[in-house]
Amino acid sequence: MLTAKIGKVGKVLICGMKGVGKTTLLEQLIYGNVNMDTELHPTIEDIYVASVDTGRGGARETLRIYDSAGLQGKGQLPRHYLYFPDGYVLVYDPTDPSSLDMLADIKTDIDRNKEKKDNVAIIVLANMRARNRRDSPASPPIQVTQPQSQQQQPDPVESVLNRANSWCARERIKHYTVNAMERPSLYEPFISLCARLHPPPTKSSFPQLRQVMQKTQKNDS
Ligand SMILES: Nc1nc2c(ncn2[C@@H]2O[C@H](COP(=O)(O)OP(=O)(O)OP(=O)(O)O)[C@@H](O)[C@H]2O)c(=O)[nH]1
Repeated sequence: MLTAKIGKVGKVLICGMKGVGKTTLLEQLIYGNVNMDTELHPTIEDIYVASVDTGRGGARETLRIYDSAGLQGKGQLPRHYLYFPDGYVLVYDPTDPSSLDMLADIKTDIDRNKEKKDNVAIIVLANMRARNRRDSPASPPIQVTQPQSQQQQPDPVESVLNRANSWCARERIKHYTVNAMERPSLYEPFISLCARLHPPPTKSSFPQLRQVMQKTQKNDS
């Protein structure tokens, strides 16, 4: 008799403003085939399945990742996205502060519907978009020396990242800076999200209960 056990599949939705790089991140994470010249089209909806090694004794866990259409205007997710996911990956582009503001709206929406599904895991990714080589020549042809008052202006990307850090700390969600062009930068957020969605089975401290559980497992197999 075939007794293969199918483990729980973690369902994750990746969402955020239109064009922040959601599909690029997923294509890079799963296939590793994205470069500066890759052309991607706006998403309607796609599903990716990832088999993740969370480093717990070699067993692999499965994530089903739903890539959603980027949002515009008010950050309101289509209603069905509030019910099925076990986890959310919220993505923004630190060069566009409004893409971070939108995540706050999305998070509020998720929280409002939490009673329908408890224990939802959320992470936030800042996609540090490496600029296209065509956009940024190695050394600009004309060097402009800025007046001192301008030099002291805080870096706008840095201040968006700081704002994101404070918001994530308040909301108790993990904030990662990643770069869609650097695959290794994507591993940690997805591995830790996967580990949260697949917690190790808890060992009972009651020996009798443990024996009953072991017996049941034997009978199942
Ligand atoms: N240079 C550069 N381009 C990027 C990066 N990430 C995304 N892009 C480009 O930005 C555009 C939009 O990227 P997508 O991954 O399609 O963005 P998305 O958030 O999935 O877009 P929607 O599906 O429309 O919401 C594409 O042309 C990508 O090639 C990056 O890190 N660097």
